[in-house]
Amino acid sequence: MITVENLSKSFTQNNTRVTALDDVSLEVPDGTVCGVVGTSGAGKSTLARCISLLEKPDSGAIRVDGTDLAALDGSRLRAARRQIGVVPQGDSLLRQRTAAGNVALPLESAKVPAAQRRSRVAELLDLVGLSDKASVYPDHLSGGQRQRVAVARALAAKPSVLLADEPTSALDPSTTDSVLTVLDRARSELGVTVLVVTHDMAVVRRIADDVAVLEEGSVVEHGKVLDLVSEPGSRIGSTLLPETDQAELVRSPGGEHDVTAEVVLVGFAAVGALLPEASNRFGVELSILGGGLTRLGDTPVAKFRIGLSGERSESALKWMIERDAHVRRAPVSVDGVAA
Ligand SMILES: Nc1ncnc2c1ncn2[C@@H]1O[C@H](COP(=O)(O)OP(=O)(O)OP(=O)(O)O)[C@@H](O)[C@H]1O
Repeated sequence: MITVENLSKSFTQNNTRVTALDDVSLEVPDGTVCGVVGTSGAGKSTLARCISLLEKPDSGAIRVDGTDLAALDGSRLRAARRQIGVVPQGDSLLRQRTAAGNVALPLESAKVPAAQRRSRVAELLDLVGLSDKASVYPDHLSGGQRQRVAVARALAAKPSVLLADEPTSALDPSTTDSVLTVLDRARSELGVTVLVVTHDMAVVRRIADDVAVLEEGSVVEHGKVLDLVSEPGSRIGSTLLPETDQAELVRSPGGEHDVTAEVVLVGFAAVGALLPEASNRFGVELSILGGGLTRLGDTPVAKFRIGLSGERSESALKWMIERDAHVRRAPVSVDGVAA
């Protein structure tokens, strides 16, 4: 578990004080993935660097599995550092070492005996799907393969926490997927707690349980991804959902539907069955006017703009709401009054 409490950090640059983090608090539960998103300069990397002890915060506490890292020094600090695996931003492999040689580095520093080292490196390369690239040098690996080696290296000392700073920033979508699969395996197979700094919503959609949004050094939104997409006021929630055309949500006079609404459906049961069942049960005609499907982790999530026609349209919509369909905007009744 990573716990960040009231963390602040500022820098002085050309006699100007820049507040990179301003009273940031955040919790990442054991064995979960938290995505930290935000625009450039929001403080994401500073947060990751503080947690990985590369940067000293001005104030606040960082606890990993309950231990306050800021209060440690000497051998206890070195031991705590081993609990934190880091995948740095950019290309971080040593060019003169093979993939296996790079993964072995932290094990050499920790003076792990050679035989044990070899089997651990083989295990890690297998985890990241690169067993056949053990003796290949970074220049002969693709960008995605290099990042997977960097993840294997970060996991070498069996850390409980993994920090990845923009792990997919220079990669195309298909390569991105292979790196995300590896981060997801670190969580699901090794139980590692993962904090991933990213500007890429695909990363959040694909692997994050939780998401925190940083803006000018402060956390402006934080929560479970599946909860945030259901919250009408959540900006990050709507960014993660498929687009619908808001302009046509309100029923136009003489329009062809009795009720139009925007619905968010979460989970297999809701996405697969709710709309046709509502239509059948209430004898209403239901049309999909816009929107689409996405996946958040393994969970299908849909956002549709729907039009309902028939006497019992309002009842059908109410029935869907009772079954956890999240209606984003109140339907407008025939006389234009919000229902
Ligand atoms: N070592 C430093 N010296 C001076 N200012 C710094 C330093 N590191 C970060 N900053 C400043 O702190 C603020 C936050 O930077 P940070 O790199 O954490 O943001 P970020 O969200 O990671 O941005 P990006 O997505 O562009 O990497 C910025 O204004 C940045 O210029």
